[in-house]
Amino acid sequence: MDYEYINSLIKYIPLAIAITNKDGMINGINAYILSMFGYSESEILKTPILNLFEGFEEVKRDVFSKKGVIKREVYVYNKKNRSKFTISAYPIYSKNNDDLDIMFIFEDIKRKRKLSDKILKNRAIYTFDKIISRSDELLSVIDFAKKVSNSKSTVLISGETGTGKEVFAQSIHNASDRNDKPFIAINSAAIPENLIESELFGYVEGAFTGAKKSGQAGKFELANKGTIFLDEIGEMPLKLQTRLLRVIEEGIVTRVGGIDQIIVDVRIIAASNRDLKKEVEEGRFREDLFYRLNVLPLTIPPLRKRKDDIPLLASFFMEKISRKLNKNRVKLNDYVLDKMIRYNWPGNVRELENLIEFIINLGYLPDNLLNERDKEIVESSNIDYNYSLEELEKQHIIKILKINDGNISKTAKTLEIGRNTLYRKIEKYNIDVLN
Ligand SMILES: Nc1ncnc2c1ncn2[C@@H]1O[C@H](COP(=O)(O)OP(=O)(O)OP(=O)(O)O)[C@@H](O)[C@H]1O
Repeated sequence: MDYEYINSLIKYIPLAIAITNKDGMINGINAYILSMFGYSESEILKTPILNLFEGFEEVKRDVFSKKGVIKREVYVYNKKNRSKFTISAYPIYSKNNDDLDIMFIFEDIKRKRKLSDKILKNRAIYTFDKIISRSDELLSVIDFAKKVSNSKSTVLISGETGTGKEVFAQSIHNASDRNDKPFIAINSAAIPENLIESELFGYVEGAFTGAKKSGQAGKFELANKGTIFLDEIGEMPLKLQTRLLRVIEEGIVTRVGGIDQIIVDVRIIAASNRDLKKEVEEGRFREDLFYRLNVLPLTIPPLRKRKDDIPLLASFFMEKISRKLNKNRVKLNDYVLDKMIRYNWPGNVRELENLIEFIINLGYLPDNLLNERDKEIVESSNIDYNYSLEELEKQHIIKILKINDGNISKTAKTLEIGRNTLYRKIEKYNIDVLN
């Protein structure tokens, strides 16, 4: 293969591409893949693709037998961690011999999902009965939200990332008498600063270079008679906060570059994962806007403060995701649940949902929840032993010894037997304590 030629071909294609020979050695890459995974050219070129993801042989076999493109979901090791990607593998045949090269295209599943989330965002699909919780605190938040659903007053939802702020916003809209009207979401953090204004308020013909000829309606106009969800409101630039305040107070929008005043009837739900009061104190958020928004405040507690919800949500997602992926459910033993309950969940429910998907795919917990040794324990404890009682006892002693780093006193205590009894059993079962 003429890799120089191939590399010049793929160089500017805006997709992450790697080309390997039939042994899985990477001979071709483009700039996109380097920036996606954070590697330099010398770190990746002429190295086995196995360093990026596992299962090359299987992919090769399938590409060979299908003689066409195949797709897989794999975990790719990038410079810092690993995350999930879709790979498409294409066979490349050379003219003079049968040697087969394979072209891999990597797509970031999270990014793809984010984009599709965005499309979905203009439809409210959640309702209160789909919010899973048994925590008193969250149940009373749900109660409060239900009570205020039908009001036109502004709701401000606070809560860390992934706690379900959007889920609440959609549920409120669906429980209101506006539910047959639009639910329009806009995320200030996801839009470049110079576009937020025209996204929110629209623009008229010729308002700026690149503007559409006919002008365009903004989200407020689109949400007329319905609900607008202002996500990550804390990220909104100060200048726009002033404009937003006026629109909220007057119920009138003027498109960028225009003079016509357009009357809108919109219910506003705002959300923030920052402490907006603190933002006000530090001069990053307008105080008057804060009070305008904070009429009906609703705070969602983080997952680590409602630990009872962890097993409940875990089994809910296990059911939902295994069905979606058409894979078997994985039984979460007490050990795993205990780890989950102790974990602090910085990404909250979203992180738990992703974790369950990880477990369904790989059958064990990821590294941020476990160390290597724990991993072995979980893997072996997931196996359904068909052993005698004695064998079970032996396995159990090995497991507890491992957890306690081979410490006899601690192990005996956990097992609720005397140290001498433990020594006897170790000898009987021929257990290597140092292992
Ligand atoms: N109580 C819950 N029951 C069921 N699913 C939930 C619950 N809370 C959150 N989720 C799920 O968690 C994910 C994250 O929720 P959502 O997008 O509403 O969080 P968010 O607080 O708006 O996050 P961000 O601040 O990052 O935008 C979604 O997939 C949602 O379905």
